[in-house]
Amino acid sequence: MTGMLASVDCLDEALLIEALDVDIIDLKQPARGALGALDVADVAAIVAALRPDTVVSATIGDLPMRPDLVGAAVAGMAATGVDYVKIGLFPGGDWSGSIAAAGRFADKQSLIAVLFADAQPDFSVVPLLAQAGFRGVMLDTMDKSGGSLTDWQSLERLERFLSLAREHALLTGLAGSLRLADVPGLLPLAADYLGFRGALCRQHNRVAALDPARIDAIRALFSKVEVGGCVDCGPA
Ligand SMILES: O=C[C@H](O)COP(=O)(O)O
Repeated sequence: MTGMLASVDCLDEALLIEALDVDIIDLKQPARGALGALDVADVAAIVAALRPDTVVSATIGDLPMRPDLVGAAVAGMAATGVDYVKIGLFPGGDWSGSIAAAGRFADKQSLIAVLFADAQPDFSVVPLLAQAGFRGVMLDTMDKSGGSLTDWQSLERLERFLSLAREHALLTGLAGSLRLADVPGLLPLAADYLGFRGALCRQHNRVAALDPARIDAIRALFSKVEVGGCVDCGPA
């Protein structure tokens, strides 16, 4: 079963998503970038206000690949009580040092690496993530005005990514300006989760407020596709 991840930027949004029974609440500040971080104190306060069984992730921000910055940011986010810390692997810089710096927290904190589909990432990093103790890997997009995940990666290449990650026992996620129309095509790939922000917001604007009707529409689509195939998925 593929789960649904919804990115939120404050406690009110987190409580709304929790009430709608979405599988993973992802704490981030979209106004600060693709993986813009919320302040650590705000993340800790949101985690404390949610039900103990609510699954929560948080991003460390759009950081350059510098081991000192990545290590410090993971340390801060790991102390908040989130279930997963998401670390963007942005182009350039010291990937292996940054992966190792994050990996030092892998015993105590589940780490998810984020590769950027619009940067055409080299999937050969996937085994290195597993060796460093990461719990999962996902694809997202850096440039939120440049099209969705499926504009950047073919279904065949997404399948290759997912199967490589599974070979290494990593959780898998797909995101990147996903639209309602992307969901029926992506669910059969059976990633562990699909992630959304823009598609859940008014006017598909990821820095605008959440729109409960859009959240419901996407959530309903998951159920339709999961139960025996997508025979009535609405407009694609
Ligand atoms: O982790 C998922 C992201 O927040 C997706 O954001 P987006 O749908 O605006 O690209």
